[in-house]
Amino acid sequence: MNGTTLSTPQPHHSLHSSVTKTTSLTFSPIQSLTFRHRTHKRNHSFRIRCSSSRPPVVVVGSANADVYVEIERLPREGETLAAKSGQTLAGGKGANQATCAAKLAYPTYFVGQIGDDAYGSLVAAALRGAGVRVDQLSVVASEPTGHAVVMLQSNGQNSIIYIGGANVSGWPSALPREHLELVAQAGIVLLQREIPDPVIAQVAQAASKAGVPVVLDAGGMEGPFPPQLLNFVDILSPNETELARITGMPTESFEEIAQAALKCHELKNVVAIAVWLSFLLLGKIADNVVGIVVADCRVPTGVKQVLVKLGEKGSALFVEGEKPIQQSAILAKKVVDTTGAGDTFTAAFAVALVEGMSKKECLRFAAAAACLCVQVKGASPSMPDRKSVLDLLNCQ
Ligand SMILES: Nc1ncnc2c1ncn2[C@@H]1O[C@H](COP(=O)(O)OP(=O)(O)OP(=O)(O)O)[C@@H](O)[C@H]1O
Ligand SMILES: [K+]
Repeated sequence: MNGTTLSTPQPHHSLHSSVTKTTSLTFSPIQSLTFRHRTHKRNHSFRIRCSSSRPPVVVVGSANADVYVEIERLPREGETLAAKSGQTLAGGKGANQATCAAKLAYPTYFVGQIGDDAYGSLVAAALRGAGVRVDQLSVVASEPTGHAVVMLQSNGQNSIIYIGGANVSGWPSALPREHLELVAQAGIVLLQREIPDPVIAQVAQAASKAGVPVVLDAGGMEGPFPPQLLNFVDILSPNETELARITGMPTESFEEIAQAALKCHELKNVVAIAVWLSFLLLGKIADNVVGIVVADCRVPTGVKQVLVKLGEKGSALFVEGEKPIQQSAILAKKVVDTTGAGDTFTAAFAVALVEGMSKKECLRFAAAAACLCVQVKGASPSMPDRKSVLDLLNCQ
């Protein structure tokens, strides 16, 4: 989303910081929706779910309630303004991507955290309504559901105030076994950077260990990637701005974008190597230090595939050692609202990939889904169903 983002500082501490492993569900302040059932029932349903012939898309990420207010202008200090309209919709990059994958008729699970509040109920209901499995959506009683106030001004500018809430706080320092098992049985795992880095890294590592492809959308937090993380990521997906930020390189022309993608293939910076060496020196101790992501013995490496989203200019996939594949944006009849285009693109690409389409076909499928998305207001309401995408592709 474009505009000014005012973010309330969110501590990345975990309620579980004094608990090394979340092995005892009884003592965990996190209450998964499934925990309301007896454990043996949960295990039973898990076996049934995973017997599906199509290994699911598993999205681990953020879920938000986005409060949209349409205003003439921003209020001045001390001023109260009446909005022209107001609407609250489910959002968050994780929930958006899960919604998109499910709407494309692919079995999809969402793993994330909400608070025990009305926004949480709204988000869970929206995910369920789109066909997303929310068995592993956890309720954190001590945190509010992540939410954002999106102020849409009449000059077309958006200003956003974001409260991370349960997206950024209250995660266990070690993820529950159920989450990691689900990830290991996925067809593909989608991650974004709106939840804490240590959570992302644990998921990526579990997926990678099980041979499950990992797609990391670079949208969300702006800090550098944790060392080692890219070892476990198969596809990194930034937009132009994120690519420039990650690499510190210009991304104006295609040649510059190609150079920046090349740098992503080689993201072995001095800091990452130094941290990696200190991991090795710390050895086993590192496992137990809260905030340390993963202790892995591999030298930090870059990422082999970079999927760059270029707005109305389209997209490009850079695979290390191969010729880049470019895809133009599919012309939309009328561009109404580009919110959610990036999430739609990433999720549709992942669905196409797990269904076995070629890389070129994946790009086309994703471009068609995103083209439909920009023609409808909002994020999740604009995500297309499978038939609409196929119809659009057939008439191209
Ligand atoms: N005006 C447009 N017309 C048609 N397709 C578009 C348009 N804008 C974006 N797209 C499609 O959506 C894809 C993703 O858009 P974009 O590059 O804006 O992602 P993003 O910056 O990550 O988006 P977001 O605003 O969701 O963060 C593009 O690669 C393109 O295929
Ligand atoms: K939209």
